[in-house]
Amino acid sequence: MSLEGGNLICFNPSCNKPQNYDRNSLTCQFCGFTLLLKNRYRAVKVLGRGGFGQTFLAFDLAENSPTLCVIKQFWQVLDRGDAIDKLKELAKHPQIPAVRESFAENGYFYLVQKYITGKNLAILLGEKGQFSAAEVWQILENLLPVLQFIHSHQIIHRDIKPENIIQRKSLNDLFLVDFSAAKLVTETSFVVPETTIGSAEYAAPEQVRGEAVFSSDLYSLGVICLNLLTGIRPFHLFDLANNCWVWRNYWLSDLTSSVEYDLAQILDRLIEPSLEKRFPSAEVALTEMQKLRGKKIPISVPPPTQTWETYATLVGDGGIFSGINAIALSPDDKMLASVSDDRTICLWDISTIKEDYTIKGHTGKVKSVAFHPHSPNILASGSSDRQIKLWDLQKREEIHTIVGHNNSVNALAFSPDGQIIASGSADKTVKLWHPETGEQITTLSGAKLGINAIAFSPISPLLASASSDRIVQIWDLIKFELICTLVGHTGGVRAIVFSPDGKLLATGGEDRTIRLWDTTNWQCNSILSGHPWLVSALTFSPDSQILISGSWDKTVKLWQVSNEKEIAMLVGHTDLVSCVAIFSDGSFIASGSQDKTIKLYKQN
Ligand SMILES: Nc1ncnc2c1ncn2[C@@H]1O[C@H](COP(=O)(O)OP(=O)(O)OP(=O)(O)O)[C@@H](O)[C@H]1O
Repeated sequence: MSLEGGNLICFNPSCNKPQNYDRNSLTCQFCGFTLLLKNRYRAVKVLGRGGFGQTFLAFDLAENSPTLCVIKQFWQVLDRGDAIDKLKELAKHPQIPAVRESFAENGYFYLVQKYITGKNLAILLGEKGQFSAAEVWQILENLLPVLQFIHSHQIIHRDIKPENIIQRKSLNDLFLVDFSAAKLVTETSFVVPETTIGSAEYAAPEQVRGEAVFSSDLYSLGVICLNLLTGIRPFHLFDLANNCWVWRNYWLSDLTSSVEYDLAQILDRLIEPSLEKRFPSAEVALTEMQKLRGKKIPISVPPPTQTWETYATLVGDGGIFSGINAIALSPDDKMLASVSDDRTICLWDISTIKEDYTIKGHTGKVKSVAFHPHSPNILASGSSDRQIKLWDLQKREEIHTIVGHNNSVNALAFSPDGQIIASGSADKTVKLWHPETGEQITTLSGAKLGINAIAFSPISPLLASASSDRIVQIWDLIKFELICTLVGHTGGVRAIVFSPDGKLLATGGEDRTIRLWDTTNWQCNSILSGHPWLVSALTFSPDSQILISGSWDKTVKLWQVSNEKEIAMLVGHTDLVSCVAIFSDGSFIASGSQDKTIKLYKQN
């Protein structure tokens, strides 16, 4: 969906003609109510309307490239900061959408959440028809732990229905949305008034009486499963006259397969109208499922928010006279090299956290630096003097100078085997060289503007280059030809890195976003937004689970790759962050800044 393609929706719940065709208008053509919230949100679709208010699909224009989000508008202005804090706490779970912000405007209360791209279970049922027993078992395995998590936070969801469960990529990747009807058990209401009790078809008998308990959510989940297995609405699966479920009459199964037999047993205990006979908790239901199948059910837990603190700030004895442009760690983590506009390369001894020595030789700003992956004594540097220099750090002398670029050498990288050195330049080309001889292997041309960053794949003969023309190019290093062009960034691309397992490529840039690309099909899997300013640097943790980003907003952020959630922010720099690096055991993160310092952070 694009902002250009659709109409704008009026935020006034009483507006009779909410569709607006003038996409530049700030107010509704019919009722005059605002079409722009907080100067950044434009609604493009109504996703739902319930007892508490409306839910909109919206674009957030504050990001340079508008990103989709979900905005819930509550009829009344809520003064429940503690409820929002609780929602934020829940949203740390990988299967619950992140809460971006909440605010009051024009007499309504708004909650902005991350938009989960996928299809809800009601849509999936309509599209594909009845689910198999194995698929429903998978859904239970995936969702019961989420219920266990929210219940452990003393919250009852109270509106578990197919529309509120979104499948992202597979039935192993489900999200639970819409906590508007949720209730904190110790209090009378959570977000909306107590009278809101969720959807009658899926609600447990005690919930209908206004006495919801934790296992009321289990009941609703069980009823969803009946609906998915039979394709029939829950009302028709219950015999009111005899007060019992008759779902088995509609299930086209003779219980021959063991999974069907086991599933039926579990479902019967989930949808039990009597509280005494129903599973008392998600944990008990999961234990029973594990017993029946004889296998442990993996449970996803929220990534713990990490706290990193500044361990050391590296400031040169003789002083670094300009901001840091790039840093590199030696393969043994013993040395850190930094380069700056003052034309020098500084070598820092990590054991003493002191500047060891400075190398001079470039006649321009030093823009890029890389260690040989297997020889800690060989370093390459690239400069605005258009030269690449290779240095022998043991002898502290230059090995040779490589010339060939017509403009600044902005990026340097060694291939994983150390046999090739690649350079990316403001002259719009990437060049490959033999490090030992300095001979040029080839030139990869195609970018329309200067190259800002390059990265070798750790597992395949591929090189990725990022340029100011907003595109990323993937090069085959056997045939030296372009394999594909990744389009999506709406500003110049400044940073690029492959995950150490080679499965992902991360790119970041002037549009303030980070994109994660699947290296098997080169599709953009996710967009991470959170930096309010240009993303200048990226690196992955050694286990590929965490992405580290540096930004002109002066911060470094850590992102959990599996659920795209920000898990830490490292602060302290007083000017823009230009580069980041992580030690090979993941113990320290380093960042270089235009504030002329390098910071080392250690996890608490
Ligand atoms: N974060 C989200 N990402 C993607 N889709 C969402 C998200 N939140 C809600 N939705 C979709 O929008 C639909 C409507 O949202 P929601 O259920 O919150 O509003 P409603 O229908 O107005 O409320 P209620 O169901 O409580 O009456 C949901 O059923 C779900 O499919």
